Amino acid sequence: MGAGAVDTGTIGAAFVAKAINVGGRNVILGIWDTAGSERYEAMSRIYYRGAKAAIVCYDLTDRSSFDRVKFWVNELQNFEENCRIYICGTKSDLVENDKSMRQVDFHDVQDYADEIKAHLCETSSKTGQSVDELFQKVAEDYVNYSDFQVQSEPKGVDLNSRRDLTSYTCCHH
Ligand SMILES: Nc1nc2c(ncn2[C@@H]2O[C@H](COP(=O)(O)OP(=O)(O)OP(=O)(O)O)[C@@H](O)[C@H]2O)c(=O)[nH]1
Repeated sequence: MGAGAVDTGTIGAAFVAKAINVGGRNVILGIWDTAGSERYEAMSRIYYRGAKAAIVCYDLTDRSSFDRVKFWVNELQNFEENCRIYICGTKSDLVENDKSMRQVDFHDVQDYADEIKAHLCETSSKTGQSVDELFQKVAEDYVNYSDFQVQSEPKGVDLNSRRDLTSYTCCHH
């Protein structure tokens, strides 16, 4: 955000594509950063529909933000059963510098993450701590566990193949 800009929070969503190497294979993650506010709940649903993974973030220095995590996790469990969930505590730089700033206990969240079978991490956008590791994990899980495998995609039609040509011209008059 530029100097003097007014922070209105995310409205709608922002998109970025990120290439990640998993065992020599290039995986392109399409990442939608959706608004955290429940005000935009219906709109956010449009963006995460069909998602294979969701990183649900909360602010380690704000207890109420963790309560909202539960709201979004319920949403995902109800509407996106094939979506893997990652729970992410943000602003880890602040709690590392001053432990009294921490409002959400790591072990409490770990218990919750275990319960819902989610991966948990704590990151900092400011220092970059654990951010790359988290996206790497998302990409690796996608490759290793996803039921959608690129190799199992149906092959395209080979227009030079006689067999294919025959089958695709048989209905012509
Ligand atoms: N110290 C510190 N501040 C951060 C960090 N991440 C975000 N902030 C600050 O927190 C405020 C909110 O950051 P945003 O990235 O807009 O938060 P958000 O969760 O994306 O907000 P919504 O999209 O509206 O839900 C800004 O003032 C950021 O500078 C972090 O890792 N460390």
